[in-house]
Amino acid sequence: MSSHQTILELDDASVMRDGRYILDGLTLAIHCGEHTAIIGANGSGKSTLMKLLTLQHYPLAHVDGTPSVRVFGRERWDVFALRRQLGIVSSDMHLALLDAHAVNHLSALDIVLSGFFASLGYFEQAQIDDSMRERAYAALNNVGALALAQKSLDCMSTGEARRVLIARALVHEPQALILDEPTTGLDLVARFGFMQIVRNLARQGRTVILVTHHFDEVIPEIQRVILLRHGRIAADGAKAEVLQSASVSAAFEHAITLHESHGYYHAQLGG
Ligand SMILES: Nc1ncnc2c1ncn2[C@@H]1O[C@H](COP(=O)(O)OP(=O)(O)OP(=O)(O)O)[C@@H](O)[C@H]1O
Repeated sequence: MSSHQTILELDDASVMRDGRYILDGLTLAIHCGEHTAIIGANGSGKSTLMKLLTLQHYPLAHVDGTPSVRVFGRERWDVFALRRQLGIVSSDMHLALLDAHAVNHLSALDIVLSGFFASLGYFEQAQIDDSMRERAYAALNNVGALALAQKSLDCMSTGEARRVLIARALVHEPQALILDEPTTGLDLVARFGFMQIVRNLARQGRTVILVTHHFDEVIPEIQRVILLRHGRIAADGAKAEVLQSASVSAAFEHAITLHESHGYYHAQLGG
């Protein structure tokens, strides 16, 4: 796929809930190969933006009928076909798995295999062939989780389970990896380990789109940052230009000082 192909194009896209704009007139394009972080305060619209990409939310229609969202250049998708192009990891997904008594005892291998069916743990064993099993082991190996293959999800630490979810997201070799606040619940060391895995995947050529409110998760491979504020784009551009104390303070409506060190950004409250 050409690096010029777009993953997501928004043209004046708005989402309304309960009579209120939760995304308000967003226009942007994210291209294949363009590792991007989407950052904003709680409630700024980050998850809603990702749900436009995964077609879990639809925008308001334009009066002239032109599309306001295109994913991989297309306005319409079979949702399951689209999910095979996107590897999605979110902490919500992990919580949903733990809550689902039918699947929380499944092995890591089965959780990864369910990625072939864009499902979270649900599939018939008869649908699995040897090549799928091989690819699932390879995906677990790629995130350093091969040893967990037979361990059940309800016996894993949060950090282990999050690695298994990355392997599940990768099993069908998606174009892009969508990480929606993926490190929630991870301790400092597990968070660092997780982000190292994401760095490796970005270097292997998987486009990473990361939603976060932690500046120190903006790995050096990320080139572009989009700041959201109240459902609008507060800043969008090259990381070094956007990650400035003034722009993040405006986006978070609080004085924040950002420091850059060895390619990572660290935030401190106060001017
Ligand atoms: N289904 C819904 N119905 C009504 N309001 C919603 C719905 N989904 C989201 N919202 C509201 O839209 C706004 C944006 O929510 P969203 O979850 O996209 O923000 P976020 O930036 O991801 O926040 P967080 O960092 O807390 O996860 C919030 O004010 C939220 O309350």
